[in-house]
Amino acid sequence: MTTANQSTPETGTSAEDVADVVVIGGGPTGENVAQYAHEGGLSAVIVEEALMGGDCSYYACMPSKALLRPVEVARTAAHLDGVDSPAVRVRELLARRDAWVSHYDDAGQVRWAQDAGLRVVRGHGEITGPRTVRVTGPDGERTLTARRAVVVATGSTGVVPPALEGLHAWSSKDATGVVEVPPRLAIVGGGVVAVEAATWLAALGSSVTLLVRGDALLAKNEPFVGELVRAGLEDAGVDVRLNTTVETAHREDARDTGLGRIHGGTVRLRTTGDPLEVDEVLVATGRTPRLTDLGLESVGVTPEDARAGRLPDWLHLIGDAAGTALLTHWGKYEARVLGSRLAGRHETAPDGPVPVPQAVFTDPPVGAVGMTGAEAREAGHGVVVAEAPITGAAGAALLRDDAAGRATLVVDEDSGCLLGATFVGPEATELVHGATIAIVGRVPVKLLRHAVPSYPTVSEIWLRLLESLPAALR
Ligand SMILES: Cc1cc2nc3c(=O)[nH]c(=O)nc-3n(C[C@H](O)[C@H](O)[C@H](O)COP(=O)(O)OP(=O)(O)OC[C@H]3O[C@@H](n4cnc5c(N)ncnc54)[C@H](O)[C@@H]3O)c2cc1C
Ligand SMILES: NC(=O)c1ccc[n+]([C@@H]2O[C@H](COP(=O)([O-])OP(=O)(O)OC[C@H]3O[C@@H](n4cnc5c(N)ncnc54)[C@H](O)[C@@H]3O)[C@@H](O)[C@H]2O)c1
Repeated sequence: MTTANQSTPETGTSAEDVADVVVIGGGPTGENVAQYAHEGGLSAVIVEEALMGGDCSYYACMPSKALLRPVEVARTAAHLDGVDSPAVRVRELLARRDAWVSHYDDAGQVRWAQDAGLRVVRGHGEITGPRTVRVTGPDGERTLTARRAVVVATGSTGVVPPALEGLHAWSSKDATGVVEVPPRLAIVGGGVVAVEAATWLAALGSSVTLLVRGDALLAKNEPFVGELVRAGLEDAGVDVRLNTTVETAHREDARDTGLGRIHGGTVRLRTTGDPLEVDEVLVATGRTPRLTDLGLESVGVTPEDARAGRLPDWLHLIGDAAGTALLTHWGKYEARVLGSRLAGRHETAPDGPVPVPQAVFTDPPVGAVGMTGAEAREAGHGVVVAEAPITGAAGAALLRDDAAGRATLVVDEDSGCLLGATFVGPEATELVHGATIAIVGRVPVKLLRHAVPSYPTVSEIWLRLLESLPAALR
């Protein structure tokens, strides 16, 4: 193992530091690539300009799921005979969120990195030439040199459509960091951030209107996903307006009042449908890799090169910064693979492409992996789709009196293997991993029939799905 300069993590000097791997960005992907490289015998430095642990830990995955779980429990209990319905208590729910984000203090994550043998350097990282990164931090400037690789793991930023600029509208950070619950909230977008945020903000007491440009929620999924999630949101009192675009937006006294606080006066929205007056607008219209102020041009890399992966052999992009799938588990997967590769470790390669799973923590929840039926056909596969209502499994109906949902398997006619799967309903976020394993392992559906699910669990939905396939396939 080569030795890095072992100066203390938080101090900065103008001395030049050298390590095998320099990682810009200390989110989950940055942490993982450094950890795996280090475990393979390399020295690694992580440069972080804000909080170690990244957006995921403080402003995205963790606070959103900390807010959503009690909401799900309360709604489940409200539909379970024999239980008194617990109420969502705003103050306690926000306190739970605060605990899960460690009150925005990253000392624990810094300690983890140090214990794992990694160095943390505070400051903004910028590439200044081949294998060199200038860090501008609280203690001045220093230059880090990477013997083997510079890894960009800088995450992503929210996209704001022109009509919503200048409002100081909420980003997803404000939604996860909510302090003042807006009495009336418009959410623009129909993707994952929009539907999850609508779920917790409605439960906190906001009157939520969802303004969706397209004709469906969660449009990247099987069509029934958006329909079921929409029904769940409407049941929770959310006003879902499809095919509605914001044309103009005005707000008096727009200003940054702080994370999760209402950012000014009443907002007046003119839309392609009815006009709307709200106390806050949450912009949830997608995210883009954070590649600005990174010095890529100093080594001749344009944003197009970065997107296409045309990079010098010492430079790597992973996680949201790479933009393949903006999901923590995917970024961490890319990080594990890259960290091991940098350290010269050889791992068993999968037989085919690795499918991307996603869990959406709405009510009902969603779990999906791989291709939808339409995507598989477009990719040239002959496809058979198995479908079943989630209540086809007695276990689902036992979990919740009003259990609703659906499941599909997308099966390749030639190989008899799964290409994709989607589950909506109780336990959907857990059910999906069985499908991920079947896809990666290329297990023919014939064999899956011998994977016996326990009775009475939701997993029995697999039996219903497999039974609905043509006899020749099973
Ligand atoms: C509201 C919300 C909820 C989400 N929920 C989930 C979920 O439940 N499950 C899931 O899988 N995904 C979820 N995501 C997506 C997930 O947050 C991202 O995919 C994940 O954070 C990406 O990890 P990352 O390490 O690539 O980037 P990040 O977590 O964004 O970390 C990047 C880090 O790099 C630092 N940085 C950036 N530029 C520089 C620089 N030049 N110098 C130094 N440091 C820099 C940043 O300060 C940051 O700490 C959610 C996203 C949102 C918005
Ligand atoms: N549970 C999870 O895994 C989870 C939770 C939240 C976010 N994320 C990830 O974070 C990323 C960002 O999520 P997101 O919901 O912001 O993005 P998204 O791409 O999932 O959805 C964006 C939505 O905004 C709409 N839109 C885009 N431009 C618009 C415009 N100009 N005007 C009106 N509508 C517009 C799109 O039609 C779409 O409905 C996603 O990749 C998502 O997977 C994951």
